[in-house]
Amino acid sequence: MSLRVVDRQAVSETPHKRNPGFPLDLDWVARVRMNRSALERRAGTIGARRSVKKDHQLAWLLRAITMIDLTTLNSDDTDGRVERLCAKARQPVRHDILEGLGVGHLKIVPGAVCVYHSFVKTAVEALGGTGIPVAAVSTAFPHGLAPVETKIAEIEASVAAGAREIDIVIERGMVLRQDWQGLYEQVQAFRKACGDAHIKTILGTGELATQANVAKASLVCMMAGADFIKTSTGKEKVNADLVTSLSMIRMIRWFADETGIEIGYKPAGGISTAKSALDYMALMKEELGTHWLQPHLFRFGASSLLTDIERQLEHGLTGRYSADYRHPMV
Ligand SMILES: O=C[C@H](O)COP(=O)(O)O
Repeated sequence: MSLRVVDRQAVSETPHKRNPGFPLDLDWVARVRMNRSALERRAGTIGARRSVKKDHQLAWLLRAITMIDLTTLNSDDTDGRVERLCAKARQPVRHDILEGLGVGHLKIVPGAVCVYHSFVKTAVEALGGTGIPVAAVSTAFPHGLAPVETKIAEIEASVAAGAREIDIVIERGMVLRQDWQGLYEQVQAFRKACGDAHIKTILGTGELATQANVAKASLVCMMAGADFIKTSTGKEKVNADLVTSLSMIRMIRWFADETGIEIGYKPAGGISTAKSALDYMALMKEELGTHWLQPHLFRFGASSLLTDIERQLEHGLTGRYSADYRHPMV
């Protein structure tokens, strides 16, 4: 079987120009329009048509693993749970499955391990020598409601502890008030505090009321220097979905057309099946091209997706489904 999957070595050699940030352009923000029913119609076609041919699905699923931010964000997280998650990140798929698929020689690891600030040090130590980055959710995750100085101090502490990626949350109220200046200044300050660590801006899309708000907030975050725009914390009532994804990735496309800068996309929250992962990847492929399906431009924020992908890979190999407990996460 020929499997074109992205390994970390290949990815680290991919040249990528980081978003330098741009002045806030309120005229551009005002020009943004989104037609919800058109978005729904378009999103409804994903998955109905078979964008990924059956015999390519296993390759796509292996690629999906390289783009997962393997996540634990629970209030009862412990060092032990984070260490177990990191052990899973080191070997995300059982070796016998990889061998059986003929890809035992490939280094397949997730895009990052994503934890609360308190567990950054534990994760950095547990992932030592793997090259897998630790992502921290900072800035008063998941609500984002704390004094800006407190949020900046949290980012700085996460970076000092070794996080190479910071997932910040925006204040949804700023979007609902259309306070684009305030949002821009805050994200710009967060980006500065991140330094060399990459910044993903979580919009909390399920709380932004309209697709136009989602699109405008996406644009303002990109102008302020976001490396990624991310849908959700996983804690909102409505998390990632294909309609909202379409709004966001069309803004990524528009931003790339205008500035030449490629911004990453991270749907997060509630993505737990291999089938849904393939739908998101098909959407990316159709809207932005396969070039965007690399870990520096696309991530899934997901706590349980890997379990289902591993089961599907085993099914592809043996024709049988195994129980979840044979693919333990944490
Ligand atoms: O950012 C990641 C999300 O918190 C994960 O959400 P999930 O547990 O629904 O996969």
